[in-house]
Amino acid sequence: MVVLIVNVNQFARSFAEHLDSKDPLKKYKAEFYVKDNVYYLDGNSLGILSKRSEQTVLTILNSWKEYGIDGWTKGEYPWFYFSEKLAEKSAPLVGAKPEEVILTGSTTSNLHQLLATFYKPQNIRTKILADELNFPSDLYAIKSQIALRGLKTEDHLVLVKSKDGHTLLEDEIIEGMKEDVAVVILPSVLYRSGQVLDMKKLTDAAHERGIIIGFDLCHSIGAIPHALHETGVDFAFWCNYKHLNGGPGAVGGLFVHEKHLGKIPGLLGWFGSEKSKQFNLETEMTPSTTAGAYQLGTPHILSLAPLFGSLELFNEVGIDAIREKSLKLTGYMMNLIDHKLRGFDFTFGNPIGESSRGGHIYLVHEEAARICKALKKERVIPDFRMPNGIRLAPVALYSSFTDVWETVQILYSIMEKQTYKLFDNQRDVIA
Ligand SMILES: Cc1ncc(COP(=O)(O)O)c(C=O)c1O
Ligand SMILES: Nc1c(O)cccc1C(=O)C[C@H](N)C(=O)O
Repeated sequence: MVVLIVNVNQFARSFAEHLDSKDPLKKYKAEFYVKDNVYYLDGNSLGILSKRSEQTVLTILNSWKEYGIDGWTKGEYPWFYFSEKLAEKSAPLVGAKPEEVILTGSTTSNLHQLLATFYKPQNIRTKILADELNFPSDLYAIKSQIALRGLKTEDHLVLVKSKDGHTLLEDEIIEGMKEDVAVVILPSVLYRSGQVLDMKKLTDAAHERGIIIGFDLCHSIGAIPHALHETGVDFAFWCNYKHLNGGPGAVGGLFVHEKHLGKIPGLLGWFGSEKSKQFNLETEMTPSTTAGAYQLGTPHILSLAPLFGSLELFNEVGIDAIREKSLKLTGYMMNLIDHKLRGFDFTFGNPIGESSRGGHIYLVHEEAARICKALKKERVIPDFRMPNGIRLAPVALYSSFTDVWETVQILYSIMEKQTYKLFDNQRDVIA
């Protein structure tokens, strides 16, 4: 018997190239406007433009040029049905029935709408349970919804604390689900550390205690699979400009579980009407019986347009294949960092295990702000998050294993030559 001993150096560039050669998704990189020798690792904040999205924007602009007001009902994508059509295309990504989803508003305005509907403080159940690590806009929205009920935010918003400043313990969240809690709002994936929370465990625990639960999917949609319907989550809301590449200010989305459909939303507007009745323009509204009821005014057509191209791409590839590659990319990146950057005082703020690791990694370093600036100078696009975090998101559809390898070499060179010291250790305007 001949034994072949293959000497594979998993830290060599050739190994990255080998991984790329076996990558079933590698052809999709050509669908995006990825610049040569730029390593774009910020798709968890703002995804990049795909050629399909560009095309659907042009087609929809053309329908305006061609049809004027008749574009509402004519052309390849009649505007009147945009939000519902895109909801159908989003449903597989969140594990929902099409009628449980609608594309509308923004993350923050959708949270307002959902709390206006589901937060009904009564008797002793008057509090909202959230966590101190959630994106601040959610906390601002929650506080204003509490204040709108004439209640004090100091007494009615309960924030679960983090022990390590990066992650949450599900059991501690569950401990916070007391009999005075009316609604729980949590992220599915934390925006800084990328920790994935166990939605099923949290939803079951909330429901056993008679509490409504909703999730912010901003950092999970397009990165990890969801099963919102089956899990029984009451509602969810998200943006479409991160992993889903819908463009800056893309219209957001929301989910309302089938068991709540037919309920009258807290905020009403004519686009929430039953579609066949909307243009009767009656003083008494007939709300849609789907999640479409949660819409308010005229949809932002041009900020929905890129999503036709983008969601087509996601549905073609399938979220399971995307998650599989994303985990390989982040796992590979952590391996390389662990090997190459030992001794440079980096720690991982993201969970290491696959089941609780989202679509990005989070490197913690005291000099994080200026390391990010030095990376950008060298054509690596990360983002900095206060106080000391570097988020790096190699994205399944447009990052390669070689991109990850190059990024780690560049990071090593910045640390070794201390070129980060040429910059201030302060954030720029945005990151
Ligand atoms: C988890 C999370 N929630 C909410 C927001 C705010 O969303 P928007 O500006 O789309 O309302 C963001 C990012 O901006 C986010 O990351
Ligand atoms: N929505 C953003 C924007 O309008 C400008 C800059 C960044 C954003 C973001 O989405 C930030 C993002 N929520 C984060 O996870 O930090």
